[in-house]
Amino acid sequence: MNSQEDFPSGHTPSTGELDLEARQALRRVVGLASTELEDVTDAEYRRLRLERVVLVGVWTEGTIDDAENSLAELAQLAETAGSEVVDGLIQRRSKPDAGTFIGSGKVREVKDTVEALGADTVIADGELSPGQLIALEKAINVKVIDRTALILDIFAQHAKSAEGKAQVELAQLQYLLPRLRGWGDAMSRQGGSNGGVGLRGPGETKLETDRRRIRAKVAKLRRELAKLTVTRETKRDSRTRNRVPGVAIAGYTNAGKSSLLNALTGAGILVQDALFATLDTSTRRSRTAEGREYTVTDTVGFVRHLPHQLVEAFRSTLEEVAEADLIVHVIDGSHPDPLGQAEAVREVLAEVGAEEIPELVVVNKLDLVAPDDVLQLRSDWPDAVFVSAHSGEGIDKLRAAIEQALPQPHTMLTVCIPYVRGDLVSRLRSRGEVLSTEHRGDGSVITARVDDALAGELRAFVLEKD
Ligand SMILES: Nc1nc2c(ncn2[C@@H]2O[C@H](COP(=O)(O)OP(=O)(O)OP(=O)(O)O)[C@@H](O)[C@H]2O)c(=O)[nH]1
Repeated sequence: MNSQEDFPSGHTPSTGELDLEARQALRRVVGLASTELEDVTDAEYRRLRLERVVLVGVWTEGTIDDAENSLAELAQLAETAGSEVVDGLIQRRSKPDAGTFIGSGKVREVKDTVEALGADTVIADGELSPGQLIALEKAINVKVIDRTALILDIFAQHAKSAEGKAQVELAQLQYLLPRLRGWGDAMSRQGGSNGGVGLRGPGETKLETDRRRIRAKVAKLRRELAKLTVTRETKRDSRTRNRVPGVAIAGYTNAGKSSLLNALTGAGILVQDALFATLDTSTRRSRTAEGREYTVTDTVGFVRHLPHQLVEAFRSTLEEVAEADLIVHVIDGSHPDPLGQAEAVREVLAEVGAEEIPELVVVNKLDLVAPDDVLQLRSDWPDAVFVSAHSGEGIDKLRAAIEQALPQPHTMLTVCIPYVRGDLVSRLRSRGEVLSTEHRGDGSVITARVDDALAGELRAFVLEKD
């Protein structure tokens, strides 16, 4: 069976139609972890994985602490991808070197470090141009990848649903396209324009063929994703029709979003000490103390410099956040740079048009924060709710704060709902606060407190309104 045709019914889309060199180039560019890119055996796959890694960063602005935090995060990302980080080097420069990202002296130092520690991979803390990548690889003589490729790789490992996989693959191919040029020369030399019967036009170079195939694949993935987006919108529409208020949990990766969703709703979602454990959103229903229903949705984690290809590919997932009534922005209080992380999250929120939605800041992992640091956090976020998803501290307060921030049922109405409109009665029960119900010949007479949206829907049945 052709895996291309299986998609999106569950099988991972494969780039099987790309020929060997292109697949090798792709595998190299995306950091080797996408088994689907090639039919590698498990043993080969493990051998190919990133292993002993040296990190290199360029410190252009901010304090040395900022540069170190950024490199520490890169180390965490590399470990999430399954590598062992053996060293990290930072160079102070006004801007990255146009040719090799770091200056020539630092290149030699990295090469010496790589040789001394037996490393096999260098990861640059930034996005390298195709030329920089090739020049660095040539100079250091081991595989070089950049931050973007690493994040794409982690996403590829964690994507579970057909939609998530297609979104990641689309992002990977878009990252690959402009980078094919570097390999193109080598590939043209090796393969020339022979072969590929029926697949390439006369005189077309191999590079052009590969590009054309990748573009075709990108177009196909876009079509598949558009179909999946329609399904998602239909689901969302039915939710909107029922107008249950929605809360979206957003936050930097590893801040504790899934843990909070679990603590709030007892959902039993997977929690991992890994970056980007959640790529597929999960929605759970919850109720306020008065019994009104609302939904809570966990979203993909954000990260500084989230590759734009991923923001683009995950737009439909991220747009769910833009439709929420409230964003619960979870911050990891135990992280050395919570303000920087919060800023990165706000940037992504703005990019998906969610900046106007009311935000409730939640500082999590209180159990890990020293008392002095708690004081600092409280002065940084005076309106935040402080919780520990682990110990449960503050969760009741958080629930109350969420309920307070949801659209409030401040309109008192008495309506007469015909018996055929059972749907409206159940909506009133789940969304409003029903104070009394009486049955009479033409329908149920209900007195309730409702929010503005529900009041609008019930307009035709109102007997009395405050
Ligand atoms: N000590 C402590 N650890 C926590 C707390 N909340 C979450 N964690 C841990 O932090 C890690 C990340 O938690 P998740 O809930 O998976 O975080 P997330 O934000 O959903 O992560 P991504 O899906 O990667 O974006 C896990 O190891 C959790 O056990 C907390 O209140 N205290």
